[in-house]
Amino acid sequence: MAYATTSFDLVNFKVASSKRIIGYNKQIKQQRFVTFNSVNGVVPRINGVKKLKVAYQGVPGAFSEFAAKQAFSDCIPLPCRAFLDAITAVEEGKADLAVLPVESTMEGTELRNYDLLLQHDLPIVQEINLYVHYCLLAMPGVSKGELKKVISHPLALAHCGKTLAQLGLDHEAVEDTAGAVELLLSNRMFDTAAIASSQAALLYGLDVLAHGVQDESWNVTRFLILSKDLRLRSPKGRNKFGSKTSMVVAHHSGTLNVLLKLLSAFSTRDINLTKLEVNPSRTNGTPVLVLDPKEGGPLKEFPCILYVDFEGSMDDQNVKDALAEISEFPVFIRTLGSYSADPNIYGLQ
Ligand SMILES: O=C(O)C(=O)C[C@]1(C(=O)O)C=C[C@@H](O)C=C1
Repeated sequence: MAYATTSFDLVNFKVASSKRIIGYNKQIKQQRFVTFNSVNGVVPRINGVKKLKVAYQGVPGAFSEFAAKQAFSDCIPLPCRAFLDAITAVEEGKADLAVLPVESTMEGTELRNYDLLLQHDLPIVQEINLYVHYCLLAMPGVSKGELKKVISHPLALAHCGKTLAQLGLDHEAVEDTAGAVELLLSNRMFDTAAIASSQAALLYGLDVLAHGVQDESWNVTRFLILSKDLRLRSPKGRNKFGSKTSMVVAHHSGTLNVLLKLLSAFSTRDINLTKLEVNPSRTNGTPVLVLDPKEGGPLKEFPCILYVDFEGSMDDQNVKDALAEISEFPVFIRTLGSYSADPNIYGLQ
């Protein structure tokens, strides 16, 4: 197994012990940006085999598109304006799957996207961890000294705060990283740079003025792939790492007792937690809105919520027993999906 491939220009960045980086290679690069002609809602069949349509937020070259292609190499990526549109595309049958970035090593949980996950009934069928390497891109021939402004996805701007401060440039948020590149090009903005991937630079023919402009070299985003069709779950045994389950546990008053109950139920059965977040901070004490798929709408409101990921599947007896034990408490539990654990970190440069 190869660790931290040298095909990245980065030197010796940290690799978490259990994580593997799948290096970018020339062959993959050529396949990455094959574009397909497709008509909304119609899934083209090539040689009688259905190609999966994967909805993502952004335009070609966005990190979410790369995550889609990483999950289903032969898929037809369907660009959408917003993450909600990607989810709606699946709900309305215009796409088979949707890609949702939910957390990053630099920023933690992306609450707005997690909220979408909680407010819709689309199970998680797969996870993809992507190493996010940002570049500063500009129109061909433009030098750093000519720049006045930088545009990108709000998270990308946040991830590159130090570089932006050093450059002393104004910045403005746009929908996605590749969308920023498209905007530069279509408006011929010679005084503006975009923060995006080097693949986006290649795709749109822009110059890369700087590589790895994120504040921390170790920058990984976790994407979840959602679908109504559970047959699209990454096959069991695809890797030897077993299953993982994501769920939320909510209570109308406080989470402390629920948390203790949960920790005890899981630890007695040796079930490892891979994520545990207690009511991630929300402004103005806004309640968390969660759809209960058993009851449909309206959304249930909770002041407190636990975000839990653990090793194991809802089909495992010890998991069923643990959940039964937690349910002795008057809690709301919603399982967001059981899927193959993927400890790999896929690279793109
Ligand atoms: O803008 C993009 O390219 C995206 O795919 C979105 C997104 C995100 O929302 O987290 C994905 C990865 C990066 O962390 C920055 C932005």
